[in-house]
Amino acid sequence: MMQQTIPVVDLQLFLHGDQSQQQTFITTLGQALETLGFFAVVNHGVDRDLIQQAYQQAEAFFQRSDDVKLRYEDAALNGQRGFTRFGKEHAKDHPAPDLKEFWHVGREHHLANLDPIEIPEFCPVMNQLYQQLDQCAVTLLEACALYLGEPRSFLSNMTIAADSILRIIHYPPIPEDADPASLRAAPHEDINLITLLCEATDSGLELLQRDGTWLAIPNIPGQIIVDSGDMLQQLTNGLLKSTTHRVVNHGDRDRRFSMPFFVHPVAQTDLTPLPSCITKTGNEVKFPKITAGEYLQQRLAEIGLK
Ligand SMILES: O=C(O)CCC(=O)C(=O)O
Ligand SMILES: [Fe+2]
Repeated sequence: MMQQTIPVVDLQLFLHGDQSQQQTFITTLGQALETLGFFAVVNHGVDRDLIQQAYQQAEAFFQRSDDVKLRYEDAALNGQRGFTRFGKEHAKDHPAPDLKEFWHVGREHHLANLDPIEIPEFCPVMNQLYQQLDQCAVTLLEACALYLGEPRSFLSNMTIAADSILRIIHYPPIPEDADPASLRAAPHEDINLITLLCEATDSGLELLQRDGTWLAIPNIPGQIIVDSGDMLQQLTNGLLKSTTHRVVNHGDRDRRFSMPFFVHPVAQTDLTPLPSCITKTGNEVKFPKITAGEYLQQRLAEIGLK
């Protein structure tokens, strides 16, 4: 079996291991986010059959005609729910659009989700996956808070009832006439606290190392890939890194599906760098005072989703 290139942690050891196994989990996770901004998690508690069912639903939807798909693209929703067409989103400071189309599922009580009536099982499957990923994220954020020396629920509490987003992405076979500057996903950092990437249907994900070279993250069944985003970097004064990553075209003609779950804090969350993290990062405040809501609005405008 292919070897993972980033640290791997076992969530069951955090939940049910002895004290030293729990501590090892916390330290491995924290150090991975400090150095790489990425780790992989096994025994994550998200039903693997459900992940596969979600990919089947995704395939059923994305193979419909543009005519059908565009019924679920509502400009008034700013891309926060439903469909976003191929070639709309581009990475910050990268003018060529990404070679992908996607669908967003959010928390229902914030803003109603769209329901593609042509695919009756789509919503029930995606809603169930959303809940399981949300639960997994709570546990990972608990470990992260303990690593930072904060109360266990310090970070996870920020995400309760927040509008975390499940993004179901379809990267079609690379079109012959694609802009040569376009990648499946151009180099970018995630905006939110952490992202959970369900095992994708193909490889292609890479992270940018500090020496300027790209590290491929293999796609290994049973693993969820987790990365820290800009909001966690801002809150920890840069202690935990938001690492640049991309999805390369691979030169093949295959389609690829992936499902990142972007974990967000509620809008009023204060993301001013934590004093304990300022101390650990050389006593210099590197990020401004800002709330999560203000931060998100600035960033969505930069990637063409607002
Ligand atoms: O498709 C992937 O594996 C990663 C996608 C990603 O990084 C993103 O949508 O932010
Ligand atoms: Fe990303």
